[in-house]
Amino acid sequence: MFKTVLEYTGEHRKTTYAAVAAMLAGMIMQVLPFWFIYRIIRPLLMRQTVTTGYVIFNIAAIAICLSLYAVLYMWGLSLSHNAAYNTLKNLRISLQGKLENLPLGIIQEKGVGAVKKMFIDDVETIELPLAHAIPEGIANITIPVLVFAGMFAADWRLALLALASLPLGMLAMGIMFKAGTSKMDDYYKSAQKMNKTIVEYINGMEVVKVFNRDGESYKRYENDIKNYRDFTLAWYRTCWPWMAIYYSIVPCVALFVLPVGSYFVLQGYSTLPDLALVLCMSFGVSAPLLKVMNFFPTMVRINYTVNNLEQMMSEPPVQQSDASFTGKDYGIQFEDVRFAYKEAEVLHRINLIIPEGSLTALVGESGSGKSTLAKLLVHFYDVTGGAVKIGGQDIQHMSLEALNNQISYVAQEQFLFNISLLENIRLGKPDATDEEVMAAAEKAQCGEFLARLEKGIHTMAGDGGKQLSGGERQRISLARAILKNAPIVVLDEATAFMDPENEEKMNDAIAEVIRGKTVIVIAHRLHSIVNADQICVLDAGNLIDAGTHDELLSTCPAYQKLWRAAESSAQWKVSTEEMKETQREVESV
Ligand SMILES: Nc1ncnc2c1ncn2[C@@H]1O[C@H](COP(=O)(O)OP(=O)(O)OP(=O)(O)O)[C@@H](O)[C@H]1O
Repeated sequence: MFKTVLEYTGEHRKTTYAAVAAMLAGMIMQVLPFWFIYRIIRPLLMRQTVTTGYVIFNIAAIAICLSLYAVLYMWGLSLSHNAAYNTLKNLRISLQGKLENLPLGIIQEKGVGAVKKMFIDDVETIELPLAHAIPEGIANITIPVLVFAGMFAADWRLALLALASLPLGMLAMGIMFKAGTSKMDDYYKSAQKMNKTIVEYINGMEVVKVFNRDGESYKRYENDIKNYRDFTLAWYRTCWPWMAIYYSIVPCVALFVLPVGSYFVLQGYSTLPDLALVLCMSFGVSAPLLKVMNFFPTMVRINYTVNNLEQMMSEPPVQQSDASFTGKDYGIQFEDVRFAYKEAEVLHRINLIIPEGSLTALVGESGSGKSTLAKLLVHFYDVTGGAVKIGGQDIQHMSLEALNNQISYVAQEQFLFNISLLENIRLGKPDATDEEVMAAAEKAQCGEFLARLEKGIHTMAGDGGKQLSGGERQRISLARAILKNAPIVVLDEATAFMDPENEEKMNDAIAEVIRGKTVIVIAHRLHSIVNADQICVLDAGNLIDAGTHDELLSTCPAYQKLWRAAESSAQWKVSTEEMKETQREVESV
């Protein structure tokens, strides 16, 4: 575990080593005073003359050692914390890089709460070994080892007595370690579950408020919190008795030295000054040994966390290469594409050619696989079989960055960062000038609602874009796509949140985004795609038909069914409007 943690330090490893050196020097200064105490006691025991000057000299030496200890310890801590927090920074950055390249499914499976826990809490756990356990632990172990070696040189019998309490303490610690590890898994899983539930509960607050808090989600919330309490206490309870035993035994290095050592002196096996020396040194090593012991209870947790982080770091990323985009054009080919989120396949052998500059619509019942097909094109996931190509180049044979540069993807629910709307749009082209951003916003029909906002385009979007309505968020994301001006555009239900009036504006914005591009549109409202160059009908993960609107209307029963449903919903919309109109008339009378 320590090796792995040290690997995380990267360029800051030297600082960690410097911290270890400072702590070691500090520890020597912490133990040395006991040597000077011995120097005062020894002549007294030998009934030799002790001058005041001699005593003052030794007391001064003790004071200097303790002062040096304070300085070196502080210096060591400052170095170790410097290395630790720089390592945490590196770790969080590399986790973020890792996350960006992982298939989306892995993140969704873990849940936002668990991923947040990993980024914040788990990474923070590494601080303890780096800032304390490694530098202080090494110093707190090395010095007692050296002191015990000195004791052996003075009198091996007394040295063995000083060591005698350690195996008992170690045994207690070993048992605690084993027992703690067995409960750790439950504790950790319950912590992850609680995190996940809390995040979900907060995200779903609107539903919680509308329905009542006695509902299923609140019960789950309450349960998970209680479970966390129970598992944590169970883990602690397993550790506490053993912790108490070793905490009481280990510092008592003099436990056997004083009674048995006195007997040895009386029997003439050892001398009184040697007993005094070993006793002084025993008291000297108690503090470092106790400090080292303090780290052990947390080692189980750190070990678990490091394994967890390592597991995340070793998750296979989506397959990509360093190559740039070399496709011959911006046509798209799905070749025998199969895909499963988990075990069950949701797309079966899809073969589809989308010519450059054409508009292709994907239609089908809900759950038929339209969005999944689009997500495979933007490489959120690796295909399970077959290949997705652009201009003949497999998207797995180019970098994610190269692919991203070719595609603007406007999803159903667009996330906006809590930065200004201007900056949110600028994400589409980071080097765009303010004027370019504003022109894109205008083309995306954002002008009217931006004018209503006090700070206009400089308004903050709010957490996740919550400041704006669904339709406004979509227009901001369309502005982003207009600014990006990528040759391929994927629109997933881009008008999902639109009322008829806004839909018209949105269609103008869409027309702006797709002009001259290779376009894939996923639409439930079939009326908006009747002029598409090709309409692909998906059914339960199969591409069952493709053609123009007229062709499909005369030959494809599945499309006819979808069209009939679209027509009746349009009529329903008209009659709702008529009803509202009638109501207005009645009210005015
Ligand atoms: N993250 C996921 N994990 C597991 N299964 C998923 C996931 N996302 C979608 N599915 C499943 O994959 C199938 C295809 O879903 P997809 O979202 O592609 O359908 P869709 O045609 O776009 O539906 P809609 O029109 O309702 O958006 C569905 O059975 C769905 O339950």
